[in-house]
Amino acid sequence: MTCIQLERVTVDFPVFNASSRSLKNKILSVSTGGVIDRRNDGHVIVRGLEDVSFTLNEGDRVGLIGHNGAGKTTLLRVLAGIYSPTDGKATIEGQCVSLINISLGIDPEATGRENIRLRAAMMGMSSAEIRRHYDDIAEFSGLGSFLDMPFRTYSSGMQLRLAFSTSTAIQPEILIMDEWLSTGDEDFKDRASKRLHEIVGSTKILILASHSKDLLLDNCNRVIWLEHGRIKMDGPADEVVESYFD
Ligand SMILES: Nc1ncnc2c1ncn2[C@@H]1O[C@H](COP(=O)(O)OP(=O)(O)OP(=O)(O)O)[C@@H](O)[C@H]1O
Repeated sequence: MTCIQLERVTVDFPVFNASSRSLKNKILSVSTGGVIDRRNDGHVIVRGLEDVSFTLNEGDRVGLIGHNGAGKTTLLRVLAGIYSPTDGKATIEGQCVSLINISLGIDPEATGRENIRLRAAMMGMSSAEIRRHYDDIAEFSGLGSFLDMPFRTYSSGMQLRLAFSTSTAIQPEILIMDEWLSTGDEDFKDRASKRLHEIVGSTKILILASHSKDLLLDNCNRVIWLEHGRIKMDGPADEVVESYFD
């Protein structure tokens, strides 16, 4: 069964070169960012997430909203297995694809073709799966002869094409994404958004971080609102979105 469970998850980032004199204002007067604090050993930390608990089951299409620095990316990274919690426990059951890390598995010196294989392998595809999907990935990227050039010679839109085509070649049980798809030219954006709709429709659990009301209401049935790394509200998409944008 596909399922995600977070139990009292906290993520701290130690900051070794921070000036502790600027730390007088521990009181949160602005809505931006996580809580800045000092640990017992004197180190400054930024608390990206604090005491976050929830369970996601099949059928949940969850949006994450919150101001800049509220903890959305940190939470996506915990769900994608990139960060482990400093405290608490995250259990992720199911095959998970994350579209948040465009550089995952990429070697800038290697060619596009080699990078398709590298990234696919990093995503957990077997050699047989990579062989099966390879032609589709190469074609969808539209990169033609550039596939034989080193990745470092690609423009940012071309890099995105390669990463996106590879990441979306398989239909994952859990899909984790944010809005990095906004780059790319019109032709690619259209094809990418069509493919995304297919994947979003068939994935068992979707987690999408976004500042866009429409994107959240179109794709999500549940929304979690983060503030200063904590859950402020978790409920039906329309209710949470309405409170947040109020
Ligand atoms: N590598 C890091 N080192 C130190 N602090 C970090 C690091 N990554 C994130 N943070 C802090 O953690 C908090 C949460 O950041 P996060 O990137 O999760 O926010 P966000 O909700 O995704 O913001 P945005 O909407 O601006 O993308 C912020 O206060 C940020 O300063």
